[in-house]
Amino acid sequence: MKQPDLPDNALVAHSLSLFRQRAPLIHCMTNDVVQSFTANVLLALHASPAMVIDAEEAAQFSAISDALLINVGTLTQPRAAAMLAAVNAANAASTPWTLDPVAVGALRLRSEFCQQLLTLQPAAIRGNASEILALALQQGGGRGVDTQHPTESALSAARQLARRYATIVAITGEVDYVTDGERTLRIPGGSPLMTRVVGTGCALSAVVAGFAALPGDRLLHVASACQIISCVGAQAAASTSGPGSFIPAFLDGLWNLNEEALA
Ligand SMILES: Nc1ncnc2c1ncn2[C@@H]1O[C@H](COP(=O)(O)OP(=O)(O)O)[C@@H](O)[C@H]1O
Ligand SMILES: Cc1ncsc1CCOP(=O)(O)O
Ligand SMILES: [Mg+2]
Repeated sequence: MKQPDLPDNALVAHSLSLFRQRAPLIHCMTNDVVQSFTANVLLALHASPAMVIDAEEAAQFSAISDALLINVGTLTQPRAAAMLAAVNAANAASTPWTLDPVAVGALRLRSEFCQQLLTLQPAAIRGNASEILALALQQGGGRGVDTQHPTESALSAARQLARRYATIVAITGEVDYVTDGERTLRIPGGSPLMTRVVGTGCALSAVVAGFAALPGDRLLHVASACQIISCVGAQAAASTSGPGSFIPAFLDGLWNLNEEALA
């Protein structure tokens, strides 16, 4: 297997500019913990987030959105039914949708639901290494929502998943990897401080959902989303003293991001 390449900065800048031009309408069905942070991250990148969760409304809305995010962080049975309605409507309308399989593995409802979702053509999947391993092997899992594995240990599972379900898989952690099962891109950067602020992974999945809906090379667009978040995260962490001041620095960094800052 070929060694993973780094994404080309000029191509990442092109994905970012395409994203800002299109300012995608992103339908987020996400968990209770990260709603506002996710919306703020998308707004700082010029996208339009909307959190529509009733089953009937969610089906209507995913059909007219540019992208849909399904995040199972605080799943309940009624929410699973609403998410399924939204995914089916998204597929009928060719709206690409992205899965964040939060804490999949140990808990039965979300583990069975995520296996069902895998068969419904996700455009992309973004999770930490424990989540990607659990999704692919149908066992194990992390420590709650946190990973217990380095990303490298989930690379072969990610490639398997990507090939089996014809999707793009992003594993994030100290180093991120994005694969379509054949090509793999490697994204170093970020900061350990990003694991001390709730919702960086979930917000990244919402950004991935928007980038996965851009025209062109989806693998590259998803890798661009990861690179942008890692790069801005590293810059924000370098300029702050802890999790409290990280959040405003991170949002400002996304807002002020340009080609120079990316390079
Ligand atoms: N140890 C680390 N060093 C640098 N960046 C990290 C580290 N852990 C996570 N990140 C970054 O934090 C963001 C969220 O990823 P992650 O923590 O894996 O998601 P989750 O919150 O879903 O577990 C990603 O941009 C990732 O690159
Ligand atoms: C703490 C928590 N509990 C259920 S969902 C959630 C948020 C997880 O956010 P992230 O995966 O981005 O760390
Ligand atoms: Mg997560």
